[in-house]
Order: sequence, then structure tokens, then C-alpha cells
Amino acid sequence: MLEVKGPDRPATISPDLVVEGGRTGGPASTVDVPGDKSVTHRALLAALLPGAPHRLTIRNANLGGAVRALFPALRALGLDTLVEGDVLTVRRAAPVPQPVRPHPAITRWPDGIPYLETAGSSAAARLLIGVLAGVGRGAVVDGDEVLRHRPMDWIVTPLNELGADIRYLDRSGRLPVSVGGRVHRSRRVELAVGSAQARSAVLLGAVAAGVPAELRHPVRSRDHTERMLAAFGARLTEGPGKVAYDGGPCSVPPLIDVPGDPSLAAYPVAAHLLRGGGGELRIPDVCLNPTRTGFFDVLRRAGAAIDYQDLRTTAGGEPVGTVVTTAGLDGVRAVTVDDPGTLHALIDEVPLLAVVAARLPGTSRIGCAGELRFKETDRLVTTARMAAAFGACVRVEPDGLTVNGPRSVNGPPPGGTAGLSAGTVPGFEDHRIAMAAATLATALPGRTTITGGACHTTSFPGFTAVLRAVGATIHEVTL
Ligand SMILES: O=C(O)C1=C[C@@H](OP(=O)(O)O)[C@@H](O)[C@H](O)C1
Ligand SMILES: C=C(OP(=O)(O)O)C(=O)O
Repeated sequence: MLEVKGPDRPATISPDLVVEGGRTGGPASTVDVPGDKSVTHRALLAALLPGAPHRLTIRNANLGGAVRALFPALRALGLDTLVEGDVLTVRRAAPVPQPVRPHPAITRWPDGIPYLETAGSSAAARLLIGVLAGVGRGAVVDGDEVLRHRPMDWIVTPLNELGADIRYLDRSGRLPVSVGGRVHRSRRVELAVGSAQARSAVLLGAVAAGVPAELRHPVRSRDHTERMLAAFGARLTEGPGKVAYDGGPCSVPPLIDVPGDPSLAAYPVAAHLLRGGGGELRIPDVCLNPTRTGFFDVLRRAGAAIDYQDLRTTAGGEPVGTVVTTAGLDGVRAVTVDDPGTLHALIDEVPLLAVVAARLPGTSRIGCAGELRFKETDRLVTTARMAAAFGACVRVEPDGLTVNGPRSVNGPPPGGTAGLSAGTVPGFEDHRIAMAAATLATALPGRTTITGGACHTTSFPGFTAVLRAVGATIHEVTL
């Protein structure tokens, strides 16, 4: 029996998701997905950079739980957030203190600095710590019970090398931390992990402080921070394995447009491919930054009909276009991810890629994925357990997953289920696991219940509506 490592998952707190699979209606030929979560986080935090406008408007914002997790912390720092449709406005306002989340070992919190807490969002906490260290604003940064188990030394060690004074208030390497001092030493720092959150936190710290720095990194993972800062006028030089900042100024514009989230577009694309039967699906205005398109690129290389059209570049420096997919997996081969760059370009899509791979003939291998053990759950283990509940054969390796699909070299029969069946499947209160399960379930005849599956709102508000638009029958069950 596989164990889910890390913190005990909370008892299911989200409603279940129920999918009546195999009953596809007439799918829409075009669907939209929300704005990108990573770009929205960065745009929001830009409001804390020196010289940021008094009023910052973010259009097409992702308004899922992970982004909203930043609102109370920003409010405590004197920035109010106003949501109108998918437009997010950040304005200066009187600070509103954030209530302290009880902690089993801390009864007295540091005096005189605000307590900031970003619920379960690690991107929010890590990037916030970087910006605070850069602007020299003291604060306590904390998270929920799950986030308190995720590694923070990835950012604390390099930021302290640059002169910040970030201290662990309980366990070493974990939240909560106090942020003090200020980035002031110009250094070359080596990042231990490929995490884009780590690189972004340190880069934001250096740029917010106006202190030159060179960051050596093992993988060029998502580079939205670099693109955004460059669009703001920061002078960054990039080379293999490094990014350098010269200490010069940058200026935050009053309006930031967020492109569609490719990690979210992956679900309707996968549902459409799994459903089969031809027919074209178009998803416009998706961020096609190559550090994010790994899911599509890997499947394209394996023979899936996925195309990019209407390509252009936004003012923020992000490539954007329409993702066009033709339904069906006929002739698509097993997939292989064996380099860190590709893995990081699909890091949040690994659970989804694994369930798609369970429908591909032969053995698929997703490697270089050790960092997935430090997400909301150990996603190598939770992916395997979720997939096993459908009857899929997914093996956890030290650094990834091996997925055994059906044997036939000709692929599964059209509309066949490759030995997978609907049933009750754990969602582990992890949005990526729950959404991958729901997507596979759309293609399997019968009813699948994903326990706690409605946690998809963390990153994908409107997930059920988008799946319905591509023909799925899906609803939430509130007990
Ligand atoms: O930089 C970001 O916004 C993110 C980077 C990734 O995490 P890591 O960079 O830690 O791999 C990703 O999993 C997360 O959803 C968002
Ligand atoms: C891992 C994720 O986010 P974070 O690391 O910011 O919690 C995610 O959205 O899948």
C-alpha cells in the first residue's frame, strides 16, 4: 500500500465531483480558460514593488483560491483588492490586520510586524517573501497546515545570502518565517532546485532591492518573472543556467494583461483527446510560453493532433495563441519525459499526463519529477493512487512515474477504455489530482465520484463549466 507522505491530508472538506462518463453531448468547438495563475500572482505582487502605481489593474486575472490566498496578506500590507468579473484592481488603502492561524508550537508571535498568511499557496508565500525581503518590509509569513510542511529553504537560503534576515519561527526550512533585514549584498547565488518559484522569489528580491545579482539555476523552468520584469524595464541577461540582473530600475505599468492558463487548457484538451471521434476544439488566447507548453508538446511529439495558431506576443512579453485539438488518440504513442526542462514545462500537468498515458499503448515514463513530492501532496504517490482507483497501472519511481497502458501496438480500440473503469476515486484535496481524475472519468462509461473533487477552484474556477462545454456530464455534490 502506498503512503501519502508529508502532512496528513485534511479530512475531505470540498464537495465531491460526480462525472457521468461516456455520455458526451454536442461539445462546443471553442472554449475559454481563465487567466494564468502564475502570471496573476506575479502581477499582484508587482503592486508591492518600489514605484508601483497607486492603482494597478490586472485584466483576465485568474481568480482561483491560490490567487485569492494573497488578498488578505496584501490587505494587511495596505493594498486593497477589488474584483469585477475577471478584472482585479489593486489600490492603496488602510491596512487591515490578518487573523493569526493557530500554530501548535507558537504562542507568541513577533511584535511590531504584520502577520501574513497565504493559505495553501506556495507560489503566493514564496514570491511574497522574496518581494518583502527586497523592499525591506518586516513581516511574518505563514501558511495553512499543508503549506507549513512545504520547503521554504529553497528561497530563504539564497535570499539570506543576498543579505536578507529571514528566520524560521518553528521548524527549520518551513513556514512560518519572519522576514527582516533587506537584500543588500550583490552576489552570485546557486539555486538548489529547478523550482520557478524559488528562482522568482530570489530575482524579485534582488530587483525590488535594486541590488545586482546573478542566479545560477539547474533548469530553465517557467520564466514569467523574467519576462514580466524585462517588460517593466529591468535589465536582465540570461545565459545557459543563469540569469543576471544589473541593479537598474524598473517601472510597473498601471495595466497588466494576463494570458490564458496553459495548465488549465490542458484539461479540456485532454478530455477532447480521450473522448475520440474527431471534431475540432479551439482554445483561444492561451499562454504558449515554451516553458509552459510541455503537456501539449509531449503529446504532439507522440502523435496527438494539437496545433498552435494565431501566435502573437503580449505587451508583457508572453507568447499567446489558440490551441487547436482534434479529438482522438488513435496512433498516439506512449510518452517519455526524460529531461528536467520538459518536466518543468508540464510540472502541474503530470497527474493529467499520467491518466492520458494510461490510455496510450505501451509504457510511458515521466522522469526528473522528484520536486513533485513537495507539492500540495506527494503528487507521484497521489497520482498513482488516483489512477489505480480507475484500474490503471502507474508505478512510482524515485524520480517519477511509469505508466503501463494497454499492450496493443495499434492503440486502444476507438472509444475503448483500455481496461479502465469508472468508480470512486480519491481526490486527496489536491486540485491537480481531482481535475485529472475528472478528465479521465469523462471518457469512461458509468459514474465516477471524485471525493473532495470540488477543490478544483484552487486554480480553475469554472472547471466544471469548461468540461461541460466539451461534452462532459459533471456536477458537484454537496452533502
Ligand atoms: O512559479 C509559479 O507560479 C509556479 C511554479 C511551479 O512550482 P515550482 O516552481 O515550485 O515547481 C508550479 O508547480 C506552481 O503551480 C506555480
Ligand atoms: C503546485 C501548485 O501550486 P503551489 O506550488 O503554488 O501551491 C499547483 O498549482 O499545482
